Amino acid sequence: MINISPILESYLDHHVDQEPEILSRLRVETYQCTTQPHMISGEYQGRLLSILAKILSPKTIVELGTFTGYATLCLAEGLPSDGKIITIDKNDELEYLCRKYFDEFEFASKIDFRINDAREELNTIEKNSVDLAFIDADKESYPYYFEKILELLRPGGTMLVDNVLWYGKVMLEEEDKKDPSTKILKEFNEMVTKDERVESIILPIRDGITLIRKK
Ligand SMILES: C[S@@+](CC[C@H](N)C(=O)[O-])C[C@H]1O[C@@H](n2cnc3c(N)ncnc32)[C@H](O)[C@@H]1O
Repeated sequence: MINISPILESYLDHHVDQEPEILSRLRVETYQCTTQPHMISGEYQGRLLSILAKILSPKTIVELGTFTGYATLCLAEGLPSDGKIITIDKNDELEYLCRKYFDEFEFASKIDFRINDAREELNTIEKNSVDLAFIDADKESYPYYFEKILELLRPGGTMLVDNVLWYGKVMLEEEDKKDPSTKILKEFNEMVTKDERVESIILPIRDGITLIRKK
């Protein structure tokens, strides 16, 4: 997470809608039952995903990197009655936890949870059929995911990419020599900014989210 002033952070946290009760419970259980709970989306980011999904009202959402399903449920809040979210994670160890909360969610039937490597699973999704995508899996594959999701998005579709500021390391000169993820994310950010097939902007929220629109 990038450093913002604690006063600003506290102010922002006090001026955002509260997460639904199911999500508070999922957050607590994620911290109790997983070894890397920090991977869960924060409450503030979750409310951003929810409001964007509600504004866009996407019929088809794709999420790469389910983890415990927190962001899945936030995005699903914005699905119309005939909408669906396909969420993909290669790790089956947390499937029980995801399913427990997905089954409790009022629109459980709209969640298509797939356990597979995202690189492989993306090949099963129809081109130009996706309205909104959230990329939040392995950073090394971001350039691949970007290209693949661009094919799957309909023109005018939206892509959100998480962790693009990578704790602020992408802005530092020497960091890319120490850490492969920093190098990839630095190159990824340059690549997206220059890509004429999309319009994009980095939102400095938490660890940085790029908001991308396919032209
Ligand atoms: C940062 S967590 C996702 C957090 C989640 N989106 C949220 O907001 O709470 C990243 C997840 O990506 C998954 N992942 C990593 N590499 C993957 C791959 N190649 N295919 C599918 N999932 C992958 C990991 O198992 C992990 O659960």
